[in-house]
Amino acid sequence: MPAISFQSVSKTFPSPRGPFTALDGVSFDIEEGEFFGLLGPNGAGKTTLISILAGLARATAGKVSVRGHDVLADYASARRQLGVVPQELVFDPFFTVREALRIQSGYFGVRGNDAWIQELLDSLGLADKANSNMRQLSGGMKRRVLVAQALVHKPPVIVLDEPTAGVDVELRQTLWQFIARLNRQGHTVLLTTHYLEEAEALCGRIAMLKAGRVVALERTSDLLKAASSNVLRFKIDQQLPAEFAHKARVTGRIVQLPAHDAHEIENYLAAIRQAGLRVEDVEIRKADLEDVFLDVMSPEYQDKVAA
Ligand SMILES: Nc1ncnc2c1ncn2[C@@H]1O[C@H](COP(=O)(O)OP(=O)(O)OP(=O)(O)O)[C@@H](O)[C@H]1O
Repeated sequence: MPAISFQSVSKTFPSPRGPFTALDGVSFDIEEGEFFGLLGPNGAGKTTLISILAGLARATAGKVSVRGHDVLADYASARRQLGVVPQELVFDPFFTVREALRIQSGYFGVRGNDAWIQELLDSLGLADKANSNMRQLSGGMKRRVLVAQALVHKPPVIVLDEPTAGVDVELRQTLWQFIARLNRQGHTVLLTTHYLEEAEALCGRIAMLKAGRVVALERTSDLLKAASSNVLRFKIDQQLPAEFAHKARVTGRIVQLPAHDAHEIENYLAAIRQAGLRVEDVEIRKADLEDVFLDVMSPEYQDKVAA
């Protein structure tokens, strides 16, 4: 039985210009014990899909289940299987961190949970904030509490919606070490993030959403293998030759061009020389998940797949 199953999930929102389709027939399963990444640009539908999974929104069509429990028909059982870390910082300002975790335990009907609460506080670097009021915490600390709250009932399936947005390097490392440990112990993890190097490092399998549809669904290693294998990177002060400007990923002065082989790299360099352009800091590196993501999201990609 899959940990999470999405079957033909669609979601339409009413809008002044007529119905807007946020999810359009999304189907895939996440197996027990997987570390799964859900990626996509802003507005692709990731949070909508997670809200439906968590029972916070209702799909217009389709079926979602968590370890065999339908999220609508069998809501309470499905919800108990899940620990959801929301994207937005929502918290109750009147309680201390420890109180908030005890209340959350009570909500899930878990009694005598103090040992696990202490382990959560220790593992997430919150031990010295246990008696602080939630109001007094910085944004990053509040995020740690949200993670702890999601995990109080030791849910077999952990859902993290952009847990590292605006979070410092130290917390990211603490958080990932802890989540990776839970995953090794058998917890299933579903992660959405815009930090593609995190997804590449952590996720065994990845689904990419674009405008409410799944446009890629593969093992992370296969996604990387299928990508153009190299990237030529250099700095330049002038305009790129038009024949390959559209292929380039440009960040300020830094230009990155996808290249399948040495021949393609030679062609780029020859064209640059011919145009009389001066480049600096030339290097060749292996394609990473960000390159794959940009390729999959490009308008040409669907034509390539269709061809
Ligand atoms: N309650 C709503 N009413 C109308 N439109 C909505 C509503 N919630 C989401 N949408 C629209 O649905 C689309 C998908 O939004 P969603 O928040 O799921 O995207 P996302 O992939 O999570 O994006 P981000 O990376 O920015 O978090 C967006 O175009 C959004 O504007």
